[in-house]
Amino acid sequence: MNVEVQGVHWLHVLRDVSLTAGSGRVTGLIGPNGSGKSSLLRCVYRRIRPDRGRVLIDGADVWRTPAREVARQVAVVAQDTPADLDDSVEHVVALGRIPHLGALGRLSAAERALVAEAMETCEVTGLARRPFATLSGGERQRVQLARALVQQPRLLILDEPTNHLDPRHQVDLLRLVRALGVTVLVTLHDLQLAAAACDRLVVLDGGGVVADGPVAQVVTEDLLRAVYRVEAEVERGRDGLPRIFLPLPGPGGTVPAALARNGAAGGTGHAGTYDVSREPAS
Ligand SMILES: Nc1ncnc2c1ncn2[C@@H]1O[C@H](COP(=O)(O)OP(=O)(O)OP(=O)(O)O)[C@@H](O)[C@H]1O
Repeated sequence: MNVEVQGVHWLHVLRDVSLTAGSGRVTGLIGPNGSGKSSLLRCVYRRIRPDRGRVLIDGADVWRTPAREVARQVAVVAQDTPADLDDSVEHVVALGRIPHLGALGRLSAAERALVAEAMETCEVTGLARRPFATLSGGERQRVQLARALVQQPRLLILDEPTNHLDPRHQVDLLRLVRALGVTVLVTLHDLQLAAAACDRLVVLDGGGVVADGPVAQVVTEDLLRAVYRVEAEVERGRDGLPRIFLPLPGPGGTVPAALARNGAAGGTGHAGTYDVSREPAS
C-alpha cells in the first residue's frame, strides 16, 4: 500500500508537506518537538482534514474514502490511547477486529485465535484480564500494538511507539514492525532507533519537510545542528548505519543563577554551577 502526501497545509502547523511512503517500506518521520509530525500522521489516518493538499492511499484520496474502508486498511498506534480504560486488555486487543466485523458483531474462532496470537507476540497474554487502566505505560503501548496487529492492516501508523518501552521491548517492536512487510509510517525521537528501523527518513521542521532520503544521507552532523540545534558526532558503523553521539553532560554544569541551589552563585543574570554528586540543599 502506497501513501502519497501532496502539498498538505493545515492551520499554521503544516506547510506544503509532500512525501511518499513506499509500499512495504518503513518510512520514519523525525523532527524537533512541535515540528508537526503527529499532525501529519493525523492527516494520513483521516483524523484531521488538511486545509489544502491531499493524502492518497493507493491512489485514493482518504477524504473521499468512507471512514470504515480506511479503518479496514489502516491501523494506528497513537500517543493518546483512546481505549475505554475500564475494558480488559483482551477486549481492547479484540477491538482491532471491529472494522472487519459483520452485522452480528461476533468474532469468529479464527479471529479469536488471531487475538490470542497478537497478545502472545506482544507479550501481553498474562495481562489479558487486567483493566487497561491499571497497566504501566509500556504495557499499554504493547497492548495498543497488539490491537493494531489484529486489525491486519496494509498501512501501520505508529506515533512514538517506543517512548515507554524498555530497551528489549524497543528492539522487539522495531524488529516485528520491519518483519510485517506492510507499509509503515512511524515517528521516533530516538534517532539511533529511527536509523536502524527505517528504510527512509523524512525530516520535518517548523511544519515543512527539510530533508527526505535514505537514512545514511539524512542523519548527519549538519542536520542535527541545523534542525535540532545540537552539536553531536555522527560516525558510520560497519553496517553503514549512523552512530549518534550526543553531547551528554558529565558531572557539573551551569544553570541560571535563579535556579541554582547547593550554594551556587546567587543574584540574577549570572550562571551558577551545580554538582550532581551533592545532595540538594533542604
Ligand atoms: N488542534 C490544534 N490547534 C492548534 N495548534 C495545534 C493543534 N494540534 C497541534 N498544534 C500545534 O501544532 C504544532 C505541531 O504539533 P505536533 O503534535 O504535530 O508536533 P510533533 O512534531 O508531533 O511534536 P512532538 O515531537 O512534541 O510530539 C505544535 O506547536 C502544536 O502545539
